[in-house]
Order: sequence, then C-alpha cells, then structure tokens
Amino acid sequence: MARKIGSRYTAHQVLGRGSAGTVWLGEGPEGPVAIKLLREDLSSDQELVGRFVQERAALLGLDHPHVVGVRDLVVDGADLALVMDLIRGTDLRTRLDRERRLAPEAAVAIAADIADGLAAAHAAGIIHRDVKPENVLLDMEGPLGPGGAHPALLTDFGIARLVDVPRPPRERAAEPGRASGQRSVIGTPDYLAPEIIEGLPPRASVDVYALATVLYELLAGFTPFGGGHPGAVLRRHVTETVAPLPGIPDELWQLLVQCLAKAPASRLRAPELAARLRELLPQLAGLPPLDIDEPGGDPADGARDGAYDPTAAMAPEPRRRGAVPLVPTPAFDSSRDTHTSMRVPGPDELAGGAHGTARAPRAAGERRAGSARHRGPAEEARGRRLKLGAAAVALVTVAGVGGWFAVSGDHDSGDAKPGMHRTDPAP
Ligand SMILES: Nc1ncnc2c1ncn2[C@@H]1O[C@H](COP(=O)(O)OP(=O)(O)OP(=O)(O)O)[C@@H](O)[C@H]1O
Repeated sequence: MARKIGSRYTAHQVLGRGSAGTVWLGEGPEGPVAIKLLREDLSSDQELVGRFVQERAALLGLDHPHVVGVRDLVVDGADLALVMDLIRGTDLRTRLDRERRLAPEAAVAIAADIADGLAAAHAAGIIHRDVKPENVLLDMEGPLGPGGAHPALLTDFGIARLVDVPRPPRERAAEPGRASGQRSVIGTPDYLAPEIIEGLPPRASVDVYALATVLYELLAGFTPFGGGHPGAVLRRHVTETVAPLPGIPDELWQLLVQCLAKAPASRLRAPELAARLRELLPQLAGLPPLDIDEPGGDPADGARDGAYDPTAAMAPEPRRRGAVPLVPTPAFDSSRDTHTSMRVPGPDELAGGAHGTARAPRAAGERRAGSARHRGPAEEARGRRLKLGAAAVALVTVAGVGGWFAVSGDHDSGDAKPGMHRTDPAP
C-alpha cells in the first residue's frame, strides 16, 4: 500500500522497524530511496521538529562512501521523515545473528569501513552516539572486499540527537529525583562508553569505544561487557577490564584494548584506527572465525554475573543482544522486542561492584565453574530461586516504556546532548 511522504516521495513497502520509526522502500524524483518515517509521538513533538529542521544542514552535508547518505528531510503535517540512500543488503546485526561470529579478516574490514565513516563525521564535528551492529548496513551490491566483506555503511546519524529532547523545567520539577540532578542517557547499554555512564559529555571517543565493542563482538560472538540486566552491563563498562580473546594476533588485540580504554584520551582516533585496521588485514587473511565460548553462562541462563535478564523471562524470542531501543516507546507498541526501563547503578555501586577483570572467554568446550551445565543439584536449586526472585523484580522493572533510560546527573539541559553533536575535532 503506497503512501505519499511530502510532495516528492512515495513509500511503497516496509523494509523494517526500529525504535524511532519505520523504514520504507520508497521512490523519489531521482529513483529508489529508503524513507525513515519517525514515530507519531516523535513527529508530533514540536521541539523535536524544530531540532530536526535545525540539524538539516549537518545531516545532509555528511557525504562519505561509508555513511548512509541522508538526501532529504521531510516535515509534512504529521509526517517527519528522513529520506536516505537505499542500501540493498542487510544490517550487520542480521549477519551476526546468522553467523554468530565472523572471520577476523571480514570483521576487521567491516570495522575499518565504519572507522572511515566515523572519521569523516568527526571531522565534520558530528558524533554518532549509537554505533552498534543494527546501525551498520552491508551493501550487497558493492564490491567484495577483504575476507569477502561487502562495503559497510554507518546509518542513523543524528537520530539519537533528534529524539533527545530536553524537558521543560516544569516537567522536570514534577519528577522525583530530578532536583537531585537526573540526566537522560541515550544509547544501547552494550556499546556505551564508561564516561557517558559517569555523566561526562560525549565526545568523538565514545564512537571509537562503541566501534571497538562492535569489532570485539564480530570476532567473539558476544560483547565484552554485555549480558544480564542493563544495570550490570553499565557497571561492567565502568569497572571491568576487557577479557582477552584467545586466538587473535597480538597487534589486533592491542588495538582493541587501546580503543576500549576507560580513559577516552587513551583511545585511538577514528582515522588512525581505520588506518591501523587496514594495515592488519593482510596478516588476517584465511584465519577462521574464533572458536570460543561466551564467559558467564549458557545463553539459556539469560544470566551473567548472576544478573538475571528480565527481558529473557518475558519475551518469546531471545533478546537481540544490546538491542535496547534508543528512545521511549509507547507501552502499547508491541512491534519492538526489548522495552526495558532500567535503573542505572549509582556511583557507589559502580565503584563497589567491581569484579575486577571480566571473565575470560574459554576455548570452546572448556569447563567453566559456575556454569549451569556444571552445577550440582543444590546450586541448580539455588539458581532457580534466584531467578524466580529476580523475575519478580523484573515484573516491576520491565515497564514496557522503552529503552531510553534516565540516570542521575543534569546534562540534558546543558552541553551534554547525546546523539548527533557538534564537537571539538579533538576527542
Ligand atoms: N538506508 C537504508 N536502506 C535499506 N534498508 C534500511 C536503511 N535504513 C534502515 N534500513 C533497514 O530498516 C530496518 C529498520 O532500521 P532502523 O534504523 O529503523 O532500526 P534499527 O537501527 O534496526 O533499530 P534502532 O533504531 O532501534 O536502533 C533495518 O532492518 C535496516 O536494515
């Protein structure tokens, strides 16, 4: 069923849905396009529409082979839409879901493409703020690169920024806790840099951290700090060191460690990361995907660190890792699978809950103490009790209101606007 979007575009068929809206296959004066139609509750927000128009030049100006081009912004009655280049292919999350982990050469080639795209954005003063596999599109019509990887393009620039609408003082005052300084954080827990969690303004280095997390995930099949309740994930970002990946060349490991550094200034910048990744490609040729198990539990446990994943108890499908929606979603909307409201650990918990170094991944099949597979009957029973207790908490916690989580601080009214940012070129 076709529908008109503004005077120039027609949307023909839904390509997919995200937390901010629906992406359509459409047609414009210059041929096929992808049209991201923002959710009605977002498009009816006048402040957001204002920002949308304000960001127009920045969004349209970003022209790079590894960034999905935004061709037009449409504000038309109730419709608020981004018209983008149509990428014929798939997103990286879908590929990862299918293959679980990629061969190092392909993983590094994809990461290098995204680092190139980020370098261009950062040079233009724009931070992405939500780099994750869902926001990487693979262009199946593009030439095959190293490791058989199709060109990778980063998308969703600006969406986080657009939906991060500061609330009026009246509304804030009415909220308990706001006076003591609450802030909103937008992003996806698995990929959030520690400084964002600690309340510092996001800079370009948060994108480098998120990209290193994606690369780790492509290699390992799991993110370095993910798993369990989002609060536990945030704590790990701040307190844990990344566990080594057995079987990757040391140079690649050093790059990952450097870009996952807690201190933003220690991370490489995107152009240097892109160059270093490309230099590594020849020595990765022919290496098979890693054969390792995720530390911390069987996927069926839905747990890591003993932290119970509330969404696993309630959703019919396993949760897409890290796919907590970016923006608040109406409770009645069942089109998205992970609607989690979360409590972020306070400073004391962040400081005191450290478990030191993240648990090391094991070579496939190696026994791990504490795994459900290796527990005795008494431990199994205790584990079940913990889960039941946690499930009760989860019923309270999972409110179906979206993954836009509020945490303490006061940055949503100041400079610290997550999402698309004007930023210092130097991270
Ligand atoms: N420019 C594009 N060309 C082709 N397909 C696209 C394009 N942009 C998005 N899609 C597809 O549309 C779907 C929804 O994308 P969208 O960006 O709305 O959500 P997401 O990034 O998966 O999730 P979220 O926005 O919640 O992080 C995805 O499956 C994606 O592959």
